[in-house]
Amino acid sequence: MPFSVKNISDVAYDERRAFIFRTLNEVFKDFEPNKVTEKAVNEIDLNKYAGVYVIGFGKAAYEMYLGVREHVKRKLKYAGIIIPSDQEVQYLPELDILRGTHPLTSTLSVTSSKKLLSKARPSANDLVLVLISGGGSSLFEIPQEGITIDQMASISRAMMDHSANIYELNTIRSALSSVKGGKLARILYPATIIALIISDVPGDDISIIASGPLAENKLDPSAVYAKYRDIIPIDITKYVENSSIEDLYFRNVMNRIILSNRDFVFEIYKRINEPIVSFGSNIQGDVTEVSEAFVRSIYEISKIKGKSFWFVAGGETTVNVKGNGIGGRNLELALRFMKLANFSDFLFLSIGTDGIDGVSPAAGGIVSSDMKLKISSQELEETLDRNDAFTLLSAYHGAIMTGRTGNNVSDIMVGYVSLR
Ligand SMILES: O=C(O)[C@H](O)CO
Repeated sequence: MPFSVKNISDVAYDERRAFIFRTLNEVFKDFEPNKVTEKAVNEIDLNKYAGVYVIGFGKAAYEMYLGVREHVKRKLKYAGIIIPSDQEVQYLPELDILRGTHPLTSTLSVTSSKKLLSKARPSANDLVLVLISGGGSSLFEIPQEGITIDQMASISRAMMDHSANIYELNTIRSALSSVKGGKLARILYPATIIALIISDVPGDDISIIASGPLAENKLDPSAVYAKYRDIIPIDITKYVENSSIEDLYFRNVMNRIILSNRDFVFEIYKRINEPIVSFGSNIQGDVTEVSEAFVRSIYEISKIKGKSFWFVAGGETTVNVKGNGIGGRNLELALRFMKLANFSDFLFLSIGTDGIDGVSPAAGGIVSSDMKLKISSQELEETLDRNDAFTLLSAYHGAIMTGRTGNNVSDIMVGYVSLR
């Protein structure tokens, strides 16, 4: 499932746009999850273990499994992954391909998680390879006793719609879960556990990626709860108490991040062989504030540089959804950037590396100065009020359609600006 833009002739209608899509293609190719996972697993000496279990969950779990398949073959006792219900993959005889739902968890995710754990029963001499990628929070879930999966889903929905960031959201998810925030380590104890992780979280915190199945959350759930009390309809105190895990269970656990947003940002930075500025991988915050910050900083930098330049960034924004249009944070960021940008010549692209942006069928959006001339400010404002960026951008060569990419390191933004 490699990265490819299905409507490339629609969105890449001039040389600068074509160049940026060519660059993205190359970077996605270099960082295909099967390649990075294969490299990491080849460093693990399996002779030390009686047998190997592979379990995985997340949007990149299938591709990650392809990377370990050859290396673990001769020692494999069980392999099972949980992936999104609509992800198309090929049948592999030895692999249990289980399904879950994303971004909201459901009984399907619970049934699959129980099945996965009923098969993964390692002994002390075994190795469990855990393939973790974003999406894992909702795909792999068994709530603590007393909480229903529907309650978990509706709390997540409410927090997302109130612009909770991923640290806040996953702190609450961990507290309510019986498999997150390190609790999986207790379940798999005393086997050796090596987690290979593709991070889609700004700051790459292993207790936040997929809600940290093998790492204890260090944030204070009570503080997050206090902030969102009005929209969390249950008292989480007793679940927080059940969430603390003894150090003993982490003794044989190694969490290793093998790919993250910063790899993508750095690689794009290196490949654009023209003046370029990197804003790093830590872009976070409400999409309105982030678009303002981008435009303001770019304006300041261009005053210093005095010439055209590219810029690249990564991270994850949030949208305070009020309308019921078709949109996503990347499409909306692109549109808001276009609204504010008064540069004589600009291009701006923002995509989710998993290929899915919010409730839209697009991966994200691309906007440019020529496009801005064709769209009235009234149309733009009304679209933003409805959170309907996909509808507008798809009418103006601005919706990037890739389908699922099989990768997931959160969002990437790339742009070009000239003041002259
Ligand atoms: O699954 C999740 O929690 C998010 O994708 C962050 O990893």
